[in-house]
Amino acid sequence: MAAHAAAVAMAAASLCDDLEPATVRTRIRDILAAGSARAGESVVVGGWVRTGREQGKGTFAFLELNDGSCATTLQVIVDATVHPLARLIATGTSMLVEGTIKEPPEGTKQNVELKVSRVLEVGEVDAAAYPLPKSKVKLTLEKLRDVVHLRSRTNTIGAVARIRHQLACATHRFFDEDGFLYVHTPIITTSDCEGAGEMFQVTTLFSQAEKTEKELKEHPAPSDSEIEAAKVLVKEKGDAVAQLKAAKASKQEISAAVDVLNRAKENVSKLEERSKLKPGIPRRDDGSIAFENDFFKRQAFLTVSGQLQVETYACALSSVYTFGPTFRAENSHTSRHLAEFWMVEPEIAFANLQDDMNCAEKYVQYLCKWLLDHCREDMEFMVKNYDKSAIERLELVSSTPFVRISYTKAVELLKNVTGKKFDNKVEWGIDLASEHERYLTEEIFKKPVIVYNYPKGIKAFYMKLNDDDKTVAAMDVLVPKVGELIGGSQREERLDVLKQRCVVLNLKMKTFVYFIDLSIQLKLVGVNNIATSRTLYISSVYSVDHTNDLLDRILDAGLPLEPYEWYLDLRRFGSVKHSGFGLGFERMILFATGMENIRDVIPFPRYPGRADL
Ligand SMILES: NC(=O)C[C@H](N)C(=O)O
Repeated sequence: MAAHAAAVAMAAASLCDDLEPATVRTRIRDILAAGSARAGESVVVGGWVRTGREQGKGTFAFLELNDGSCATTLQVIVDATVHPLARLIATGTSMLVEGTIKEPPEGTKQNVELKVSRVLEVGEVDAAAYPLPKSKVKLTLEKLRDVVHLRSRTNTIGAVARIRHQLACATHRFFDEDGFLYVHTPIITTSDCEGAGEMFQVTTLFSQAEKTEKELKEHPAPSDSEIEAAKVLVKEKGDAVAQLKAAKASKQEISAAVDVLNRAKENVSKLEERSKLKPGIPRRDDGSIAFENDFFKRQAFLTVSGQLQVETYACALSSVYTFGPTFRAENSHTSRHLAEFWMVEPEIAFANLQDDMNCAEKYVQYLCKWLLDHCREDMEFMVKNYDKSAIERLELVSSTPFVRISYTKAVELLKNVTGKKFDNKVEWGIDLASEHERYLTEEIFKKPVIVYNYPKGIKAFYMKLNDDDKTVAAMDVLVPKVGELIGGSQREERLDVLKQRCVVLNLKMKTFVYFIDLSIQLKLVGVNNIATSRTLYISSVYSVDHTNDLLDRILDAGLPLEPYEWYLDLRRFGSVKHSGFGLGFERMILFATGMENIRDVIPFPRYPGRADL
């Protein structure tokens, strides 16, 4: 059997013997980690020159090579006899070299270095044109955002990328160890989870319209008289066939005439089809956009959260999470907001708010501990260059229980603050501003704080209403440096309460579930055209002030509302208490690294006015 497998492998290998042999490259991290234990070994190393300088009157060069596997560079020595040195020393030059690992001379700070015997490949750089200067002359992080395609070659972005990767690994590890399943929720969605009306639309209507307009310019739509003429031709060709049949003409003659007739008929259909083409975005009779002509035959958006969809899996597989990009079309220019960011969203069946908080606390602590264990070098880089207390913070958070305080008590504490004047007034009912959140965690408690039971008026419709009828079972985890890191809640699992809550909520809270009932009611009273019944609805049920974008969008678009029924079905059939939260992944990186701007902890930041690459 083994001999057979070997023969198959050999035959398979010989099938691709025209390919260049695979590259066996040793990572710089592994060389540095082994230190002098690997001295004398011959290896192939690849990387980009961070700094290079000729020495010994141009007889050799020292190159600091980095391959991204770790923060530290490997010192590489190349003799002028091996390769022209001027072509190797520019910052940014890439190379694949073969050489021997050597212990450096006594008294130097390197642990090992590489003496190059052969330069296998080089990607040269014109130093005068290269946008990233030598590492001593640093570009600001802000300037680096203008060269987002090259900034990954800097120490900072490299360190952040490794930390980000480790946090992603830790996330999957944590949930897997705890029996959670990773569920891929859709990026394109037709539900607005947060109801904040901050969704990016997904549509092909514009490109379709452009195409049609171009088409119409080149080949204008047929006029009525052209269509009429084509119809006359069909009549003539039909008559011709009839005549041939009457004259008992040969089969061939008749079938040739039938072909001509069919072509004339096809031509009429084509012309009629084309005559319907109109420039611009398709609209209905009432002027609203005809989304039924769009790609999905309805309005679709980029998701703001995977929560609603992941709830469907939680209500079947009990412990699940989703981790993916989310999008918010918020015109926010702060250092804490992105239009595209990643969220980790666990959702747990048979879990109440306490269980939710326990999970959140355990998860954040796990992430902190993981970084301490797996990212020491990069964290030390952060401490040296960005935030002296970054490691201390991780140590503190990973080992200290989080404070848990109700919103009501938190507001009382903030109201009694005397030493500081807040820009935003504190009173029961407000959504805590970032300054309040940070004051709680940084000044009052000096550790992570979980605020729970928020006023129902400021939270989303899906959160469980508490018995006091004033608050919902929501919780936010606040951490030093960042403020809100996590937002979550116990979900409203009672069908009647969920419906009720949607109805009594100010419509600004986007109570789409209620709209379904509305549509059913309107149908019952014989109103079928939802778009035209909107005014009737608004004036009869609510004052006009209560209109909102979503209502406008859904009703104006005449969308089929039934698809939203699925969320209620989870409550109709085998409803179960369940809870979940969302952790802003980039906020976690800000918290861990101490970096100031969220645009520097995501590889390709998207924010108002910018979507490079
Ligand atoms: N899964 C969650 O609870 C997160 C929440 N949907 C949010 O986007 O803030």
